[in-house]
Amino acid sequence: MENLSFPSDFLWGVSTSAFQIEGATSEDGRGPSVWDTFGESADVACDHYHRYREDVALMADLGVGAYRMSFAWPRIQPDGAGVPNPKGLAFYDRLLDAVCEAGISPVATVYHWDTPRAVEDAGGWLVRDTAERFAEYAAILGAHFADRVKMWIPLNEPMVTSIYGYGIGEYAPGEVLLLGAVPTAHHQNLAHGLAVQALRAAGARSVGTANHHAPVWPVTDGDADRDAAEWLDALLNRLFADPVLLGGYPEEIIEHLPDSYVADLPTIAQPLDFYGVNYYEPYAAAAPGPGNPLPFELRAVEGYPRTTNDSPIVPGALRDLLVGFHRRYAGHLPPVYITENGCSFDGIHDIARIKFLAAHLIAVREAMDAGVDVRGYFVWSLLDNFEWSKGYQPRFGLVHVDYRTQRRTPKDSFTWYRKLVSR
Ligand SMILES: O=C(O)[C@H](O)[C@@H](O)[C@H](O)[C@H](O)CO
Repeated sequence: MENLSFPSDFLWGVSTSAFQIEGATSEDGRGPSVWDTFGESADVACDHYHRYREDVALMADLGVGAYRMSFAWPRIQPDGAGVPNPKGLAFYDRLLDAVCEAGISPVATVYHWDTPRAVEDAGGWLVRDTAERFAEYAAILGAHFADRVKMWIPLNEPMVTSIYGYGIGEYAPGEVLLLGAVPTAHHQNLAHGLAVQALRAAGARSVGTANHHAPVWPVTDGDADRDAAEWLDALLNRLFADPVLLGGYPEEIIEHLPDSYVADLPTIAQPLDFYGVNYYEPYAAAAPGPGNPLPFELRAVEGYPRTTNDSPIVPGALRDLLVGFHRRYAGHLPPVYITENGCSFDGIHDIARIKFLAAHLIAVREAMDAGVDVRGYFVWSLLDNFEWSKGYQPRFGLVHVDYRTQRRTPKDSFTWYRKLVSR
């Protein structure tokens, strides 16, 4: 690492999300979300709602230049519509003021999966109206916080919401629609475009994305497996990047989309100030077996060391992903930020996490040497937190959280990252 250098204006940050750390799920007028009633409870989580000053002090000690957080839609609009909840706005006033006072730039995600229950009951991302309601919500945030937020991200990883939430039911709302989930991708893409317009109208200084991307490898070089991998790549990556960056949908997907969607493409393809990439691991695909309704079969990536969350550790795939984007979206790709990268490992003396982060930063540097304009990197996550359907077992934090006492303990990776960002 010693000889690894990044530009002096490279933006170093950490990321979290509201539902995974805040707790206080029924305090100060917050309404229920789809995740409040799905899987393990996050009613307390890291109790960040009450301990945010302590967490901001940890970030100040870490020396990062930016903090990526998310607003909780049900805290701002308990039913997902109408006038904002003043106590919800007041919490984020307190949080963002503390972050700014610490000399850290807020990077704000408008939506990180905590859809208000009422919006989901009205159809959620399966219906177009949710995109309109989302734009209203984004306008409220822009009007109230554009003076303090440095960079805005309308939606966190729409791919995960579509595939894990509506496609295979592993995440809230738990629908198993397989390819029937494709409309949720379009409505989120539309929500992205409408929110970019609303945020700019409210004076937002910089707007981008935080899309989950991963190379997709065929399990063999055979044509059938390669076709399957192309299909999965279309679903995971191009379904979300192409309309935003190129203004069109991947050919594999178009036959699954009603013609009316085409009219929305100009709204979706809003010019962006940055393109945020969340990277964790590559995927693998094989030709579908008999009876499989999908044009691919998801396979585990074998032959690599793994995290405690059973993710294969493949730093080179991040370099290849970024260089691939640089080629595919040449002339359309704004500056890139790694808005999330991290891993789950146990213990305070987390050497494995230091090695993971160092190897992925080397991959980012290699991509930059290959011409990719990467301007910043955000570790997932500042704190151990609620890892969705896996609950509290996976630990992704630079800071250990004792969920019984809420004691925060910086790990060795915290000390390592502090040294790196101070250079
Ligand atoms: O990328 C995601 O899935 C989300 O943005 C985070 O909320 C996760 O907690 C993190 O990635 C670890 O899996």
